[in-house]
Amino acid sequence: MKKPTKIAVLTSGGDAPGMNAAIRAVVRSCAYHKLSCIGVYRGFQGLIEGDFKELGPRTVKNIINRGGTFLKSARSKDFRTEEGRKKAYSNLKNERIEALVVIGGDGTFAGASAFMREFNFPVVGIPGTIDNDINGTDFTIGYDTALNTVVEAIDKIRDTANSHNRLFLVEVMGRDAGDIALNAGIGAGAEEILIPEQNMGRGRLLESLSRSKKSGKTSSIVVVSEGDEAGKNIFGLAKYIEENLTEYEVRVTVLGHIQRGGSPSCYDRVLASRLGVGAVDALLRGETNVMIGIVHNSVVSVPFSEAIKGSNAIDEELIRVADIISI
Ligand SMILES: Nc1ncnc2c1ncn2[C@@H]1O[C@H](COP(=O)(O)OP(=O)(O)O)[C@@H](O)[C@H]1O
Ligand SMILES: O=P(O)(O)OC[C@H]1O[C@](O)(COP(=O)(O)O)[C@@H](O)[C@@H]1O
Ligand SMILES: [Mg+2]
Repeated sequence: MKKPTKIAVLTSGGDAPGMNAAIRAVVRSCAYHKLSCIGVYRGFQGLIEGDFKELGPRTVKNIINRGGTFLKSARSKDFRTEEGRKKAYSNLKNERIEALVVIGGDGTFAGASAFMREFNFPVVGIPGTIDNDINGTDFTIGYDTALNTVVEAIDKIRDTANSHNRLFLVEVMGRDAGDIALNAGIGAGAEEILIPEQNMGRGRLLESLSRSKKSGKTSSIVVVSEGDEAGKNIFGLAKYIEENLTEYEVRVTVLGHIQRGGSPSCYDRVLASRLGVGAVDALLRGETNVMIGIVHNSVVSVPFSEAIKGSNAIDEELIRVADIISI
C-alpha cells in the first residue's frame, strides 16, 4: 500500500472520556509527519453526509482534558447498508482522503471491516469505549475514567447505605461485558457483583445476602452489570430480595450515562495519546484493517477480526479476590 498523504479521523459508537485526547494525538501526529488531517463529524453518519473539516495542530488545543468528543459521535443506521457505505466511499474519494482512523468500539470495527472489504480502503482503529469489551487490547480508552466515576459514586452511596442499614443495588454499564462491574465492584468494596459472564442468578444472590446478614453486616452494596440476566430488571430484583429476605430494606441506583462523561483520567489521556500516535505510525507502515491496542504496556496491532471476537472469559482471579474480600 502506498503511504497516505491525507488521513481522516472520526469517533463512533458510545462516546468515552479520552476520545478527544486520541483525536488530538492523531491530528498532531499527522502534522509531525506532514500529512493532511481531516476531522469527520458524527462518526460514520458524517462520512456518509460529507461532514468534514480540516484539522491542524492548533485546532485541537485545550481538549486533552475534556470528556466527550468534539467531533461528536453517532450510531449510524445508514452505514449498515451497502448504499450508505458507497456514499461514504465516494465522499472520501472526492476529498482525496487516502486512509481513515476510526475511534470506537466493536461495532465501529465491524463497520470499518466491512468498508475495508468492499472498497479496499485503508482503515486503522483505536479502541474507545468505556465497556473494555475489545479483544486484543488490555484496556480501551475511557474505561479507567469510567471505573473511577463508578467508584466515586459508590463511595457516596455507601455513606447513606450505612446510615440507614440498607442494601443498595447499583447498576453499572457494560452492554455484554462485566469488566466495569467487576473492577469497580472490587474497588468500591461491593458485597456481591453480578456480571453477564457469570449470571449467578437470583437464588445464589439470596443465599449470599442471607449469609452476610448472619455474619453481622448491617449495610451492603451489590454492583449489578446491566448485561447480567438478573440485572436486566434491577427494580424487579430489588422487589424479589425484599419479598424473600424481609430483614433487608433495598434501594436501587442506576448510574447510567454519568459513567460516560467527565474529564479523562491521566491513564486514559496517556493511553489515548499513545494509541493515536500508534495509529498514524501503523498507516505509514502500510498496515490496514487493524486496531492499535495496548498489551502488557506495549502498543500492538491486532486484526479487526480478532478485536471484535469478544471475550466472554471471566477473570477467575478477580472473581476469587472479590469473593475473599467480601467475606
Ligand atoms: N456489522 C456492521 N456493518 C456496518 N456497520 C456497522 C456494523 N456494526 C456496527 N456498525 C456501525 O458502527 C457504528 C458504531 O457501532 P456501535 O455498536 O453503535 O458502537 P461501538 O463501536 O461503540 O461498539 C454503528 O452505529 C454502525 O453505524
Ligand atoms: O448511550 P446509548 O446509545 O443508549 O448506549 C448505551 C450503551 O453504550 C455503552 O455506554 C458503551 O457501549 P459502546 O461502546 O458499545 O457504544 C454501553 O455500556 C451501554 O450499554
Ligand atoms: Mg460496543
